[in-house]
Amino acid sequence: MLRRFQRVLVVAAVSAEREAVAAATEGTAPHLDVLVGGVGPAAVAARTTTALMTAAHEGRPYDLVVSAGIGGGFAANGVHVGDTVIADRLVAADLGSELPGSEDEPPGFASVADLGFGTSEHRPAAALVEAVAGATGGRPGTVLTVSTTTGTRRHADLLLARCPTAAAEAMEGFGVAEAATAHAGGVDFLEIRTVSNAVGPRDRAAWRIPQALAALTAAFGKLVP
Ligand SMILES: O=C(O)c1cccc(C(=O)CC[C@H]2O[C@@H](n3cnc4c(=O)[nH]cnc43)[C@H](O)[C@@H]2O)c1
Repeated sequence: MLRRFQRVLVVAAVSAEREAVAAATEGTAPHLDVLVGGVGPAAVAARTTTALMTAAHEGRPYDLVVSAGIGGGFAANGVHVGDTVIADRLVAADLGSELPGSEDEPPGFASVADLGFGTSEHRPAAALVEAVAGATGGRPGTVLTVSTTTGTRRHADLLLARCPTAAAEAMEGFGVAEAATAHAGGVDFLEIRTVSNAVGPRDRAAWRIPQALAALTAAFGKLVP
């Protein structure tokens, strides 16, 4: 399915995720490179920008960038461990300003877009999302990018109040999309997340990382010949 792109850059946060993608693509998809971009939107935006610019300078530009890895799923919206989510919106969920609540009300939130300082979400090409969801069996949905992994029920509820359609949470997608859209008039981008844990009270022992990494390999196996 990704063959229609000349060169594809997949950006994972950590090497275990890179290896999970490479297990499906190495040897079968020579037009696809997998980069370890680091954890969090800033690290990944910097490394994605460097990779895009280097490739362009070498005359071998990328025409699709994919943020890929594991993530947390919002069970309240029916997303569970082992599921695959293809982002149809990539939202910077904690980039903005908290607003004071009251005794009865939780704090509010103004995004950078609300504040007039730029954008707080990116939308990949709808036809591409649909095609990738169809090929992988993943569900399209909103993926939040956060700088701090959610660790309490209260914060999960705050995020859902801020973004009721949230399907998954991770730490890089928005950074990758910022780099892709800023590069040379814009490069197509996607985010693919396989769910390792529920978003909510932190319970690292309950993270099913091998299952999520296997789902990542399976998803890319369906995208490359
Ligand atoms: O410990 C390991 O073996 C291991 C293997 C692969 C990945 C990891 C990570 O910890 C990856 C961090 C990465 O995961 C994303 N992530 C996963 N769950 C969540 C979440 O609930 N909320 C936010 N982000 C999550 C995130 O994108 C991190 O970059 C460890």
